[in-house]
Amino acid sequence: MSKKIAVLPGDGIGPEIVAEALKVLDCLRSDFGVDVEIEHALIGGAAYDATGTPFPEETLKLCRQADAVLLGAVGGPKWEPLDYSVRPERGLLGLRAELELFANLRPAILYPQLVDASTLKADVVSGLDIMIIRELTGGIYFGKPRGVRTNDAGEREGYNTLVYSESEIRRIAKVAFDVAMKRNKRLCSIDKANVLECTELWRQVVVETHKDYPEVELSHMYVDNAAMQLVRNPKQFDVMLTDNMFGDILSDCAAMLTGSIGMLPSASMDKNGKGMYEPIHGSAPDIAGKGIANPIATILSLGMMLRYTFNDTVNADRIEKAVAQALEEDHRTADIYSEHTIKCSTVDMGNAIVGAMRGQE
Ligand SMILES: NC(=O)c1ccc[n+]([C@@H]2O[C@H](COP(=O)([O-])OP(=O)(O)OC[C@H]3O[C@@H](n4cnc5c(N)ncnc54)[C@H](O)[C@@H]3O)[C@@H](O)[C@H]2O)c1
Ligand SMILES: CC(C)[C@H](C(=O)O)[C@@H](O)C(=O)O
Ligand SMILES: [Mg+2]
Repeated sequence: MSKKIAVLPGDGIGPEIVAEALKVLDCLRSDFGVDVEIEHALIGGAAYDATGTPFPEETLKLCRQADAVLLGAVGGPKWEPLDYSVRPERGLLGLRAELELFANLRPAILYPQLVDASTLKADVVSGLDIMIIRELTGGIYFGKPRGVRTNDAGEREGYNTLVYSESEIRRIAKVAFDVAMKRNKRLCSIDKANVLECTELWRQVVVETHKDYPEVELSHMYVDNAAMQLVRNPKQFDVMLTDNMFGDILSDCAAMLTGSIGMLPSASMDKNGKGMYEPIHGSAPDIAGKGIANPIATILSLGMMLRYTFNDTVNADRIEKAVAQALEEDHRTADIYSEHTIKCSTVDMGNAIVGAMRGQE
């Protein structure tokens, strides 16, 4: 039976980059026998404009019925004056929460062809291959109480709550240890246990979980140091485990080591391996509509969908090889362009990747 993918292009560059990923999917269907059906739905600002909510019931229903979700990006200045509860980002956060996508995998891999595009020197960054595991449905993003209130002095104060239960920490720690076991058996847990009780508990629960994974070498690092170490000597890391907020920040930072934020895909999984797949970047309002966004993160997110939800390693490998070949042939969107390469549009990059796939056995 064919698999069903819910496609949510979203806002800004979302529709442009998703269109290129769908071209790749079409090629997999026509040339390599991948049996999937797709159905589109609205999310974010596009959904708000059409329906008055960034997270329509219909979208949630479709995503629940689908085997996997492919998302572009949400948000943009057009919707920023809106009340927080109806901001486009609520659509994305709502989906993550409703589908219980607690495990977010963000691989930061430097393609050898992009060593020059990295912000770091070749010897520090060549061969970089880090997996950031970010907790995605808890922490300060979702903790209650939250809001803006008037304090005793009569002024407004904003407040959010950083809270993690033991079970929430344990389940993401297990994911991280399992991933470490399949890689190089090295895990660094990132926290701020020197200041925050919540992340002190995080560290304790990670240490307890480690007892079931004695082969994994576990280390801990404070998040401020981790940010610094990422740009000083990133290859010291293999698997990094962290909470929702720290993972958001560290993954944008790691993206630049791979040449551009336009290179980093992600998988957000529930406990059964059902997932939503999206680039880690946003709707890039500054370049939206110009046809210059890098679609690679979205195309690689489709690859992660094949690998993790559909267990189709052959076609996941096919996508990754095609991306490498398009880069080898010097195709570059503006964000990764350097001298002696060919500057291309979003559509050109999609075409180059599809062309590389067709050229494969
Ligand atoms: N997952 C998501 O949907 C997601 C993620 C991050 C931010 N956002 C939202 O996107 C909006 C814009 O946020 P922002 O500007 O802080 O972050 P952003 O990631 O959208 O953009 C940051 C910078 O990176 C560049 N960039 C991003 N993706 C690119 C790509 N594929 N190719 C080339 N350049 C790219 C942009 O042009 C911009 O200069 C906000 O509303 C934010 O909330 C959404
Ligand atoms: C848009 C926003 C809610 C989102 C996050 O903070 O999780 C984004 O920055 C991301 O990294 O996916
Ligand atoms: Mg982010």
